[in-house]
Amino acid sequence: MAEECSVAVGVRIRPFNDRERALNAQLCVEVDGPTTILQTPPEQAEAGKNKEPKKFTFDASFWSHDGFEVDAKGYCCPAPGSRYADQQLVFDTFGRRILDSAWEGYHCCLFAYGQTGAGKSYSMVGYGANKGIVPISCEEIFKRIGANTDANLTYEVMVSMVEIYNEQVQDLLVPPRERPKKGLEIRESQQLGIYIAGVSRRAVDSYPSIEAVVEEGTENRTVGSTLMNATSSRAHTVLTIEFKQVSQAAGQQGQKLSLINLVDLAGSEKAGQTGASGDRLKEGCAINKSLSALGNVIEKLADKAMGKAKANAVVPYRDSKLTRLLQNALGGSSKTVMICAISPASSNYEETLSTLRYADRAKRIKNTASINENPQDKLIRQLREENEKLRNMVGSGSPKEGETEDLVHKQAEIAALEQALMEMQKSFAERLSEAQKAGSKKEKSLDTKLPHIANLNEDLLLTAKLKFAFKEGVTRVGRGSQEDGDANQPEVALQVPGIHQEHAVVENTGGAVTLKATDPEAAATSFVNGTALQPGVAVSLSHGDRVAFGQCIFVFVEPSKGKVTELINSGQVSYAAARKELQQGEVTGPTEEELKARVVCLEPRAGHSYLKDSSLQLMLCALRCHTTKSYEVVPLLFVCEASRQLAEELERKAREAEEAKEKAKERQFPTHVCSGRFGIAKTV
Ligand SMILES: Nc1ncnc2c1ncn2[C@@H]1O[C@H](COP(=O)(O)OP(=O)(O)OP(=O)(O)O)[C@@H](O)[C@H]1O
Repeated sequence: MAEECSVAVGVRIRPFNDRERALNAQLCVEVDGPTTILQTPPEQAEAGKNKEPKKFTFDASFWSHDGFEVDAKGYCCPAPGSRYADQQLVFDTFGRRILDSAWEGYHCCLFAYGQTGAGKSYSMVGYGANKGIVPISCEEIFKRIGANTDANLTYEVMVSMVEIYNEQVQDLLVPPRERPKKGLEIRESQQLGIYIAGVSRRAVDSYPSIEAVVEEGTENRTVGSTLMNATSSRAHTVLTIEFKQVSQAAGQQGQKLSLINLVDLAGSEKAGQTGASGDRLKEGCAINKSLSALGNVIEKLADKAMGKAKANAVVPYRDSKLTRLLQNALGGSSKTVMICAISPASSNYEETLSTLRYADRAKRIKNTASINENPQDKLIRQLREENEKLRNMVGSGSPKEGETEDLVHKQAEIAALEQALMEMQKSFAERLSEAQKAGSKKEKSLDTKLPHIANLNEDLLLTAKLKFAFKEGVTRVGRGSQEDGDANQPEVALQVPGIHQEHAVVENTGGAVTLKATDPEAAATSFVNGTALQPGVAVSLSHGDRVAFGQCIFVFVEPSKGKVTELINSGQVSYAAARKELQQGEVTGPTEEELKARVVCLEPRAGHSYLKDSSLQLMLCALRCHTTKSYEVVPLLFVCEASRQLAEELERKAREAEEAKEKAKERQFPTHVCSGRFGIAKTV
């Protein structure tokens, strides 16, 4: 039975963040019932644009900007009489709907879209006591299963977790070193639809077991391997919960299968605006490629739904891994929800408008959802038949010229189908025991009873995800090689700039731990509590000490004195404080006046020649925050407008700067390039 249904869309507005508050950000969003209203900021109106507010109506518009209280557990709930939408309300509106559909046997997909820092992860995963849709849904699944009283009905739940990073699909339930180099292939079979060949599927039988799998996947995210400076926004993360209901009741034997896809997309801002270069730019382009492909798919599907495109027009799903994977969710047979996270600040007006337009298009998409009541036996039989057909195609004589590639492709398809068949024939009990073995193997590999360091990250979700233990004797810290199985790999291998091959050594003597840099250059980039190491001098480490190697910041943990979570949750240690401490320890940054004097070069872009004062403030603020030796590029997002007066002032300052240059020669500042949408300013 097929049912036509639209993609459900919700918008959520977060509170101002610290930076926006510091810059006296202007609120430019309002909600009225399910409608989101975007006010045109004065500078946009000045530029002659239509200043009428823009209104978009969705299934829900969540006001999470203000009006909340924080309870004793740290949970943000609505203050009496306020319209604040808390995590529970968002789950009740959309998460519950997804689970109800899964119970009926529909495939479902819920994804979060929005610019970096707009609140996608907050809605999907949540932070601390403010659990998001993913953990609440997992908990609810096992609550519902636990409430079942029908002895003939059993449930099987399996989880897989992948990320799409630089257009490669990576299995997050496999440690980075054990993954195939080019990631996993997305395949399509008549019977299985779109699937990821060879992806790990873990059987789970309780909330703690699913939580452990998600935790393991989160630890294995790309940020884990490229370390601390990458943030969660670099990759798209897809958690798939395979939910099967098996009925043994007489006359009703059969099963319903639902795939629940929960997708946290990468930040949607454009790479060009962030001033990124090198690997970051490559990531940015890959994110852009998949997100713009997603935009094209949404546009085409919306056009089809509105009769603007022909019903048989090709939808460009194959343009990126992300759209291929979401093929069923968009325009397919799945029940789909999209949550768009937006910033409330007028400085993000353009991005917010683009997100709202995206969302407006997505709500027009029509899917044809159908219940998946395919008995396993039938599916296995059909898969065998599909495989047989493929074999016959491959087997008929030697390939003709030009057919070799096709043959290789078909053989890969056969192998993938055979693997899928083998997987399908395993019993759930077998899978559970395999999953338990995988879990215990992991526990053994991480000995946190030993003194260790755990990473600190701007993103709390990624904090303490990377730990290195110090056994009795010497542990080497150094630049890890990219090659697998390198026997000379240091125990603490950090693949980030500024780390030497042999950077430092940590010595554990009966529980007393010291750190020593191997040469003067390494000493200058190794810090304990913000102070650089002295060449050849060993420093004792104590519980809670911050240890930094280049850009990687860790906290030292003595298990006999407490856990890393206690240090973080109590506020004793934080990324922000550690970063600040480091900046003070490094070459002191220039003052605002000095910085202003150093903004000397403006490259006007067509129609938008000059920076506006607020943009300059923002830029100076960003420069100051980032003026450390370790930053090469200042990531900056701002929209600036014409201001002749300011440009004249800048030119004057440039002249003054030239004069001051000679005087300032004794102090060397790093060169930064800040790129905004309309102007580029350099410091010298
Ligand atoms: N509804 C909300 N209520 C309170 N705080 C929020 C809300 N939404 C987001 N935040 C806060 O805003 C910050 C950024 O949110 P979040 O990490 O979810 O952004 P994101 O869109 O996932 O970013 P990224 O693309 O980098 O992963 C976090 O500190 C988060 O706690």
